[in-house]
Amino acid sequence: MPVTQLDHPLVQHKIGLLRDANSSTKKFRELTSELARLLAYEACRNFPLETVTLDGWAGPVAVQQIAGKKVTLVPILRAGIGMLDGVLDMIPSARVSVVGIARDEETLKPASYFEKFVGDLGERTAFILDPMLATGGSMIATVDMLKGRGCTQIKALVLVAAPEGLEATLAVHPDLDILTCRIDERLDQHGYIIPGLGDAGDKIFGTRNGC
Ligand SMILES: O=P(O)(O)OC[C@H]1O[C@H](OP(=O)(O)OP(=O)(O)O)[C@H](O)[C@@H]1O
Ligand SMILES: O=c1cc[nH]c(=O)[nH]1
Ligand SMILES: [Mg+2]
Repeated sequence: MPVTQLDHPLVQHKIGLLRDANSSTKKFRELTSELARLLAYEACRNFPLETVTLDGWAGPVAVQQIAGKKVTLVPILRAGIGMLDGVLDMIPSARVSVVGIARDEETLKPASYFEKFVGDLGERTAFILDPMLATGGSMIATVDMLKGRGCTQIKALVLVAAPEGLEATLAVHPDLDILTCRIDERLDQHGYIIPGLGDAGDKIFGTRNGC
């Protein structure tokens, strides 16, 4: 299964702090952003390098640079926006496409309400950003949209994933590379991840039940 859980102690420490129900909105946003940076670091691990020569302080110096790897970031509104700045800190040249998907809290099915794709998606690697992968419906819908527009290299960067959602997502998109800070235990009867983070969109946007 192409799922990578980031076992680094810093990541596990920070995801633990994120579970504190008494965390302020400010703290939740800061931790989300820090974890997004660490996910971006791991997501670039297999990018090819090339050697180029620069003018160094002591004359020409051969250095390693990432070889022509172009990235499109795709935050899923709303909660994915909380990860955008952190990933852009690491990959400032990335393009940004946006999809808006809200999960129907009764049926748990994803409903798409916005999409803005930019550039030639076929020539870039897409990093989908969303803190939560629960049933997998929102992730599957986003990958469907990207593939429908010619994107062939796609990675999902999530903070917490449920085993049920990972299985469902990979059943439809076995080629998707999923990086998660943590694979949690299960979904509850309302489709929320246990132990999870609660409603990530509400925490990042300072709302209650979306309002
Ligand atoms: O895997 P799934 O079962 O599809 O659930 C995960 C989705 O649910 C949350 O978004 P939500 O629909 O609550 O929207 P919001 O970000 O606007 O709060 C979350 O940010 C994911 O996008
Ligand atoms: O646990 C969950 C599931 C879906 N959306 C969230 O924000 N949290
Ligand atoms: Mg929400």
